[in-house]
Amino acid sequence: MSPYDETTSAVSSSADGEDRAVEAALRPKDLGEFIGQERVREQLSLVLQAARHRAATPDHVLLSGPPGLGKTTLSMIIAAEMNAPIRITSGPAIQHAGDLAAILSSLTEGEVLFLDEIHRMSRPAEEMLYMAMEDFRVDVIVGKGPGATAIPLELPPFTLVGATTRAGLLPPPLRDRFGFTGHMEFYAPVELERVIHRSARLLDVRIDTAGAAEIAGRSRGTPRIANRLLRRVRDFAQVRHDGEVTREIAAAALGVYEVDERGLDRLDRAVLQALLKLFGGGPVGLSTLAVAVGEESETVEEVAEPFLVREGLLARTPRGRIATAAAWQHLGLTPPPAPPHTSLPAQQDLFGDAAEG
Ligand SMILES: Nc1ncnc2c1ncn2[C@@H]1O[C@H](COP(=O)(O)OP(=O)(O)OP(=O)(O)O)[C@@H](O)[C@H]1O
Repeated sequence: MSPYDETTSAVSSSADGEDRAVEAALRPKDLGEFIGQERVREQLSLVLQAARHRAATPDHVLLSGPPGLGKTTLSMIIAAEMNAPIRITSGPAIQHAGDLAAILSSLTEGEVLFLDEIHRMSRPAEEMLYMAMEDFRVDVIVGKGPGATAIPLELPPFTLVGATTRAGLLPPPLRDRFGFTGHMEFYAPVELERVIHRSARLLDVRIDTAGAAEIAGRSRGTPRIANRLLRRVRDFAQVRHDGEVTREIAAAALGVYEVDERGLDRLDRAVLQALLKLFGGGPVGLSTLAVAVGEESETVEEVAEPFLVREGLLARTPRGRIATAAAWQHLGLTPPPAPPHTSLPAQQDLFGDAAEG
């Protein structure tokens, strides 16, 4: 078992039990309240307005992007804007085509079906979904072997909202059946400040501009993390101070939770430290690096690395992981002098011909 428990990290972008309860209270209810993602918001708004204008059910929508950026929230907004009910399920929950048939056959006209992690659905269910999306029909197979018969079942028009963190993993026939795909981007710090001010208002927390900016800067471009950090800072402000959140209080609180000013947590820093101090900045193989920090390779690869790569602190190369100049700077360490074969004159020699030619 890995000693790193993602759910105890304040910057984990997956939702824990407490998150889910508070998230429900903090979710924007309509497109006007939804902060950022201007392009997706405008495109989606057109799709929904047009459908309302035609009194029709909107096209199926695919939302792609990393966890915690608002895909579930947007699916609920789609239902609210269409004044339609919503059914929520996820790919891993649909292991058999029959599971999907049961859900589809109980949908009402215009209902929104939100299918989270759609890339993790089983193959037979996926194939049933093709027909349901295109023709609003499924074939329910009754019996087994040569005696099996397919009973066609008409479905009412519905809108499928699929969410995926990996749009590239969706088979093209599935991807092509969505009328609109929205790519969710990480949020800019100013947008996260707005998310934090809005959540603080709803949670009845007093926070000043600098306090919100401090939290936003450590939130990894992700509203879910911003909301979670706000709650940890609120605890600290209430227990140790008078409840108001300022820059100093936010910084002190997040120091307690080991979230640094760039949003790195304990594991991120351990990986960087090992890379710099034990391996001189790399290159080093993933498994060696993982052993050095006492973690599973998957934890390092899936939990720490995506953010470190995005921040330009670590690079994955065919020879192994290497630290960038920004990593040395972030940890306040001095890189060792470059070995002779990478020194400038050698590189000039190497590229001399091409440059002249
Ligand atoms: N644009 C936004 N404005 C305000 N709050 C937001 C916004 N996007 C997300 N949030 C908040 O962030 C939290 C996480 O959002 P949500 O659950 O929709 O993310 P998600 O992309 O579906 O994540 P996952 O894929 O992990 O389920 C919610 O509490 C929601 O209120």
